[in-house]
Amino acid sequence: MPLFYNPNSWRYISELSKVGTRISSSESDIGTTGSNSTWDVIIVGGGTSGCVLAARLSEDPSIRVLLLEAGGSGYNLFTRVPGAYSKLFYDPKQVFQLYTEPDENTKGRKLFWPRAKMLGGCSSINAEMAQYGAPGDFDEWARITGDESWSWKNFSPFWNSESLNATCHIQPSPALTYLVKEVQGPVKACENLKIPFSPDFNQVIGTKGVNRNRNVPTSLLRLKLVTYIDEKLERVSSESAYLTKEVLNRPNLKVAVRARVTKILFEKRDGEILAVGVEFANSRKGPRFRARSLKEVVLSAGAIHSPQLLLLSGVGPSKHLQEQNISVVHDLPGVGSQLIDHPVVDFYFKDKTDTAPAHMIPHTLGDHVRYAATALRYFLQRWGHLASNWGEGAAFCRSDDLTLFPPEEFRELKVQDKIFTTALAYKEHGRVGWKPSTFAIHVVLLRPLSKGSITLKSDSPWDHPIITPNYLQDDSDISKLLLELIGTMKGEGAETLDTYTDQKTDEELEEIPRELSDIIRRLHAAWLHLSKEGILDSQLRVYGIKGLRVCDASVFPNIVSGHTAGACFASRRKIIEDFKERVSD
Ligand SMILES: Cc1cc2nc3c(=O)[nH]c(=O)nc-3n(C[C@H](O)[C@H](O)[C@H](O)COP(=O)(O)OP(=O)(O)OC[C@H]3O[C@@H](n4cnc5c(N)ncnc54)[C@H](O)[C@@H]3O)c2cc1C
Repeated sequence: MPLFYNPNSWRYISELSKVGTRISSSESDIGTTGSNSTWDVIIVGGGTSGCVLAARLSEDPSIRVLLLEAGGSGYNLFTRVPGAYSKLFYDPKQVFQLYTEPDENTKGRKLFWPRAKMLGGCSSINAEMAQYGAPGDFDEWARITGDESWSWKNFSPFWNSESLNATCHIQPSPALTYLVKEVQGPVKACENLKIPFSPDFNQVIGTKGVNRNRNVPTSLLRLKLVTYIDEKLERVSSESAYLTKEVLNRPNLKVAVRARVTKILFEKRDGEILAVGVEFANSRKGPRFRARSLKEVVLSAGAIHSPQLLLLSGVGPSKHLQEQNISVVHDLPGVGSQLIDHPVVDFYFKDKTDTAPAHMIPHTLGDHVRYAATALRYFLQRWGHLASNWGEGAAFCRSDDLTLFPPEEFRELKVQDKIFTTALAYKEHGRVGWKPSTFAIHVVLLRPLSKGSITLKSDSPWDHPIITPNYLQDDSDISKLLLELIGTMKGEGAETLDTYTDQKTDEELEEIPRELSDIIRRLHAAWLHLSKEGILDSQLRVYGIKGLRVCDASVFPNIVSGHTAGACFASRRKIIEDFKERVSD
């Protein structure tokens, strides 16, 4: 069986009339729907979080679950082969082509924000780095929500029992074994060091004390990077892990593909607003369908599309909704605010050893031939650069670490964690590469203070929303990034990098944060705050509306200090018990 073919995809439903009732353009309320259009729970978005929820909720045969996904199966050559994912980013059929608004901190540039449009969501196209975030992140979630169940102590068992499975034919990571006490979950993760070239941070920056801080659990993964790649050296996505044959055979679960939800439907009963279903379609001009939910509608459409859908459905700041001619169902001012992303600064270096795999972004005929040979090697031996996720060297540090940043040299210290990853140098999500061979170091600000927003461009669900990230709006974000860059590239121990790199001058370094060359995304846009400005309670239910939850990366009360897919897997698992209890009431 070719690895890019999903043997279960025939179980997905693409004829939307099988899961919803077709409506005419004039119908305005949900009316009655047939039994094939009525579900206990409707999940909007079959991405990283949506697949976990669908699989776990449908374990209870009394709960009828419908999962509606805007794209198709996430299985193809470029998603399954670990090192091929960047080839997909510019395909509008499989990836939403989103751009940010230009602003002065990005020198007026619009930045490309790819978001997957397929089952598995961004877990089908991301860089496969498996990370947790710091314990302090979750203690802060508990503080913000006032709910102790989100604290690291109470929350971490969901990781241990659900998310990561260290089974792997490559050597299992001692760090992972330490963290994952019970190995049961379907999401496999392996150590994966295939590119001998990746500079080793433990040899280089590690000598300065990076990764020594035990309060950053991600640093326990310091010896080698752990990736969502399985023992067959194929990507692990939430579709491959959760939508298995056994799960898809359940009579109480239906997964519909190319079903884009355009609106949440509401009814008023006894003075309460209830979410009672959704409207969806396959294309802008295609027929519209409705499905009714008896218990809950769950938004898992991701950090951009969940807030967009709430706004389109009339839930959000009333002034903004009225400007877009949308009837206000519930005035909830926080929707679309509090967008946070990790800003990244890339350094590009000439590779003096000429060992970087430059042919992977081919420029010449010779490069294409070498690329073909690399592909052959992957398929025949499961080895070589295509078996790698490209970001193989990673390190975490804190800018309040006095060993790294002596106070006499660095006066304005704030507590912030940072990650450095290295790879082949590329720009614009892999669209641009260099000749001769190069490599890159990416410096990521893990606890940015700048906040942006998601707003509507129009009342059409087919238009992209307006994304305003406000990168580096908070001055301290710039100074923290600068501190990190200078500390990394100029500090003691960095001379080892010299064997690979052309060193930068101080002046060159100081210009870099303002040149923000690329931005990676693990966003959240809403927040789970219990105060009046918040949107969700600590069980992720939308305030003021019955039967509506949001479960995806948009609900994080603050961004985690590391890549975000792991927190999505674990928090969806955490919420499921409360969910099952209420739904089967
Ligand atoms: C380029 C890139 C690299 C990344 N690298 C890493 C990494 O190495 N490690 C890591 O842990 N994290 C990484 N991340 C982040 C991580 O993958 C995401 O934070 C996480 O997967 C988000 O999960 P989610 O459930 O919130 O949304 P998603 O996984 O994006 O799922 C949303 C789903 O909803 C669907 N959808 C949207 N709108 C609708 C609608 N109206 N109707 C029906 N369906 C809809 C989408 O098609 C999609 O399937 C990366 C992200 C990107 C983009």
